[in-house]
Amino acid sequence: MALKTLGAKAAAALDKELMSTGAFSIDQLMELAGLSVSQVVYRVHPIHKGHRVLVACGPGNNGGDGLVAARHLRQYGYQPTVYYPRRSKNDLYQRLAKQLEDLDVPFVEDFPEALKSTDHIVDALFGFSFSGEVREPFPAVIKALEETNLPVTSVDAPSSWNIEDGPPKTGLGSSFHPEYLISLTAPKPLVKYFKGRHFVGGRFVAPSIAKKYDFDIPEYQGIDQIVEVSPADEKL
Ligand SMILES: NC(=O)C1=CN([C@@H]2O[C@H](COP(=O)(O)OP(=O)(O)OC[C@H]3O[C@@H](n4cnc5c(N)ncnc54)[C@H](O)[C@@H]3O)[C@@H](O)[C@H]2O)[C@@H](O)CC1
Ligand SMILES: [K+]
Repeated sequence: MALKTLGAKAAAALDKELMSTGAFSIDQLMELAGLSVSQVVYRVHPIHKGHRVLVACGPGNNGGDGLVAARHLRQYGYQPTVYYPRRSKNDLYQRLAKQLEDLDVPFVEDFPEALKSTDHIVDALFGFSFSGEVREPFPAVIKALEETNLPVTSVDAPSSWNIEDGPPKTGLGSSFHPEYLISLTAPKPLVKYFKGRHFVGGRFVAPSIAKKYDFDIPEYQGIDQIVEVSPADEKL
């Protein structure tokens, strides 16, 4: 079975529909997205492999997923650290940051420095609304992600990759290849360039919505919010 993918425009339209006729709120969607991200980290990097997780959060909803994931990881017993240099003034993000502060989750300003004392990285910088060249202050972060030997879990997209065309052919981001990827709701076209372990999260979508947007709902097991996609499914 080939996995169907959703392009950037279709993914944005789906998000809009989920929050209008679908009757979901952004808070709910972000909670579900962040919960699935935390489950991937728990699956690929159980605590005995090292409890320190550095969560890199961008300015949009991808970053919000990272904030939620950090909170869940803290509750699972990990020791998350959050890099969130462009804080949104939006009330939802402010509340997510406050919830982390109340759990004594530290926020750090120097990403390359923070890399020296972590065991795993969550890349929640940019998702399906990323476009163009990486702007400040993020080039140094992408460079550090390219150079690190630590395992990285990317949320919805490896940050700096084009949603349709995958990694940049040359320059910044061209050698960023995270070990793990969680696609939210449905994989984006870039997954055909991804070589690591791939998960899908989004156990809330009604079959009618999946049919309308022409993607498959994977078979979730038990109480899992995530499904690992087998390599056979990756041949797009
Ligand atoms: N369908 C789903 O299951 C859901 C998806 N969500 C997440 O929302 C993401 C999309 O969120 P958004 O539309 O807010 O956008 P993103 O978070 O993908 O990125 C937008 C932000 O990044 C900045 N940006 C874009 N290109 C840049 C560049 N070249 N250099 C520097 N900054 C740049 C923009 O200014 C904006 O602040 C998804 O990928 C997913 O992670 C969830 O939060 C909600 C539910
Ligand atoms: K990302």
